[in-house]
Amino acid sequence: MSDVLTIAMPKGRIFEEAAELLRQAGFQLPPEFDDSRKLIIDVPEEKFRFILAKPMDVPTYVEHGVADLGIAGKDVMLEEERDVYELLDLKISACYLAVAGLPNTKLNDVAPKIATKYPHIAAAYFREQGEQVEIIKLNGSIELAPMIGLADRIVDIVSTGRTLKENGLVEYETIVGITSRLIVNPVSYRMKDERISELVGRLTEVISGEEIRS
Ligand SMILES: Nc1ncnc2c1ncn2[C@@H]1O[C@H](COP(=O)(O)OP(=O)(O)OP(=O)(O)O)[C@@H](O)[C@H]1O
Ligand SMILES: O=P(O)(O)OC[C@H]1O[C@H](OP(=O)(O)OP(=O)(O)O)[C@H](O)[C@@H]1O
Repeated sequence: MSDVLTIAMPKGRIFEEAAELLRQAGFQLPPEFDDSRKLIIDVPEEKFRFILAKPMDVPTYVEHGVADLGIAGKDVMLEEERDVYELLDLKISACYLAVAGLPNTKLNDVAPKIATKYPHIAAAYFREQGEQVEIIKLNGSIELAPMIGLADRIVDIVSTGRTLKENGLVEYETIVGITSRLIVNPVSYRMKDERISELVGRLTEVISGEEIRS
């Protein structure tokens, strides 16, 4: 078996913080890593192969074993429920999932509409609350839904709270806090345990150092 570790990196917001964390852990990543349209980047000096995926797809690559490891938001892990292990809370890209809507509005008694990019998380949340809802799946600009009457509430990510505020929406409930996680394919974890443990050890040092400083 090759001793190269293939890591699925999420394109987009998490990427920069994840790359910074790897560098702080002492891994040498070339400049092209940060500014390239390539979807596969080999770093032979570190025996790493990076694949650049949509954040929601990272657990899929890891579950199928085409990536040994991946970096994914806890939101993605909860929504996708893939057969992978979560190794480490990287404590980056912090945000949370919340229920929001127009201010001073009560939920319909009969199947209120909930717009979200996270249909499984939203369905599970309202089931636990004992509320029957109709889920409407959207792919972005979720805040639009209550503003134009598509939905009574949204389930979406909040970070600074700016998007809710600027669109006149309020938060009703917090569902769960989110950070990014290091995930691993169960077979890779057994077969490449030495290299993976070394990576986890080095990342843990950086993460716990950050915690002590902050
Ligand atoms: N303000 C935020 N909004 C959305 N995701 C955030 C935010 N802050 C941190 N995150 C994390 O970043 C991940 C999403 O990253 P990003 O927005 O790049 O991807 P995306 O939602 O798939 O975007 P797109 O579909 O527009 O490419 C989430 O899974 C979450 O863990
Ligand atoms: O609390 P804030 O800091 O305002 O961040 C939250 C917003 O950011 C995300 O949207 P994104 O920018 O990914 O755009 P999208 O609507 O296309 O998903 C998320 O879906 C919220 O709309």
